[in-house]
Amino acid sequence: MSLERHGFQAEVSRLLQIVAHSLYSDKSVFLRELISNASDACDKLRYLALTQPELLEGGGELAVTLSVDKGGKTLTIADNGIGMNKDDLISHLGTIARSGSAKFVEELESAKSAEAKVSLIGQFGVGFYSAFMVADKVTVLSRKAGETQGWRWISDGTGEFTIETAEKPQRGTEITLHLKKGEEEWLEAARLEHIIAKHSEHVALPIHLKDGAEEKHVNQKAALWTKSKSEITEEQYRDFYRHIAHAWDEPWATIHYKAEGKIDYTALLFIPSQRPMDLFNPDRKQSLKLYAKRVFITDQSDEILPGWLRFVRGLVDSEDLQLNISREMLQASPLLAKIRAALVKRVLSELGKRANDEDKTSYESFWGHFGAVLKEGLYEDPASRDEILKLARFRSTGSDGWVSLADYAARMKEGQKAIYYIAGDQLDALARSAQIEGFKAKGIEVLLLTDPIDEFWIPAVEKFGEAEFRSVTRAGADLSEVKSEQKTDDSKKPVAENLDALISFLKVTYKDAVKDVRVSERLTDSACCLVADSGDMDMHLERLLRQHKRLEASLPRVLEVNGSHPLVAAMAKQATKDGDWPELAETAWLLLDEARIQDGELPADPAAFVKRLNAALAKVV
Ligand SMILES: Nc1ncnc2c1ncn2[C@@H]1O[C@H](COP(=O)(O)OP(=O)(O)OP(=O)(O)O)[C@@H](O)[C@H]1O
Repeated sequence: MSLERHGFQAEVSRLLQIVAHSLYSDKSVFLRELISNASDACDKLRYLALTQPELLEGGGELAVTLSVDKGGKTLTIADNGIGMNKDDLISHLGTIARSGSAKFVEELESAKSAEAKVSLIGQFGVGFYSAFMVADKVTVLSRKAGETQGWRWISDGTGEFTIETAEKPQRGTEITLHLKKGEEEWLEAARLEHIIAKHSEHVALPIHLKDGAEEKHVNQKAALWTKSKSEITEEQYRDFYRHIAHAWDEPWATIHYKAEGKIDYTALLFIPSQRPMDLFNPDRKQSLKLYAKRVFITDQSDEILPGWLRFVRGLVDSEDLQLNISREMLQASPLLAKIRAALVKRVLSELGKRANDEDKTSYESFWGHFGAVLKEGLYEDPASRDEILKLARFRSTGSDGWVSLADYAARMKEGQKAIYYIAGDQLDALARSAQIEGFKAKGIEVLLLTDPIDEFWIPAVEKFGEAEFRSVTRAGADLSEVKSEQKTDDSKKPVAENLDALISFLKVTYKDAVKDVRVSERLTDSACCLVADSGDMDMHLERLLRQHKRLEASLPRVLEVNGSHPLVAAMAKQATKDGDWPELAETAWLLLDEARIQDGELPADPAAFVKRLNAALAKVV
């Protein structure tokens, strides 16, 4: 086949530009990335060969071989794993399949400092493309196991790559880096050996290093997780985490244990310290690796951990699993169900320990990254609910930091029976919202919930201890039952007279635009606010459902008016006069739109709103 030219996916081109002008001070990461890919390729082949032994034609121990050519200034990383055919090369080395990549590249381009860029790269990982940190040309020669045709992929990392057929007697992949000027250190065998020893020592596969006629075996090859904890240093754990998770950050937690007895398995789990970009992508799979007697089985099984622990990385190696277990068998495996339940318990117990650390900042940073995912468990997994509720942290009106439900319960006022919350998109807007004014004035703490999942777990959980969760946007929240703090009673403002007349007038004017009009108990500063009637859906949930087209029209709300507000008082006075008050009706509509705006919504009829507002302003200018 003659040479074919292909353009990189736009994101890849942009990413390569940044990678090529290396922003990463520790460039040796390219070696770890390419060795991890080579080792994954061997793992995949080993597993497939359990049922298709013919894929191993030509035999040979699965291994990674690094060779340096000082004259040609190249470093080659070769493996005899699964290999890639033409389509694989085009899709795997020409695009980024992960979603969120466009957003990632955009953020990367707009990041100001080198540190910010490095941190973003850390969250995303650039895998194979990190080769262009040290090379100005990369050649990939590959032959897929079970196929006879080899392929050569070449790129200088500036927008295009070429593909052509090539001779390759053995299956597997050879990646040759034509090193940039100034990157000659990657031709020094001693330097490479040192880096491999540091970062890839426990790759469970032999790594050979060839320098001219000399060939050396440079790693220990013992699967790290089979060693006992006391033999493993923190650095070795970290390097192994980076290798297995293709991660660039430090592990926030490392959980390593062997279970013996009814079921025998070893787990080595890591919780990252940074949030990956695609954590909320619905297609994101749980990515724990499953091994059976040290043989890689899959990293695509949702059976090993529930979705709400999808941020956990690492592996599980079971002595009792069949080596040739299929995906379907995994789904139905009672053994795996038991392992899964045990892993969930272990992770929750580790989180429980960390949550009780004296220094709260570390746990809070974990919660900030992964709390929204963990809360999905409140909804999905009733068995873990109590544990997760203890681990949950919230923003609240009671303090600037994070609070636990136990903190909240300890601060509840006399007569307060519920845990009050308000849900919305933005923390600042919630903290300032009219609906919570009365709660603030009475010193009642309100949880400020900004994760979309909050609307779903609350109805499922209902209570913490004896206290039920209650949205302040429902009119039922009864402030009069809670004993007031002294200061607010003293400063209580007088309530306007003739409110009844105004309320009747407003009801007649609004007709079906609202469900009811009531005098508010909760408002102290704002003139009015919209709330949901006690049995109705929470307002934020309704908005979410409308955004996702699960609900067509909005439900009518209750308008609460503040009897102590000067505008309401003036309107009440007007409402007692004889006549049909067309101006009062205009003000009434403005009042209702005001409540909608305060809630982050548009006026019902923006053009009419502007007209009314201008007419009112014209009178005072
Ligand atoms: N040596 C190899 N042998 C076979 N396939 C490979 C090899 N190197 C890369 N690939 C294929 O190319 C894909 C992309 O690799 P890349 O390193 O960019 O990302 P990744 O390994 O999927 O994820 P990460 O960014 O987390 O490293 C791999 O998923 C794999 O399918």
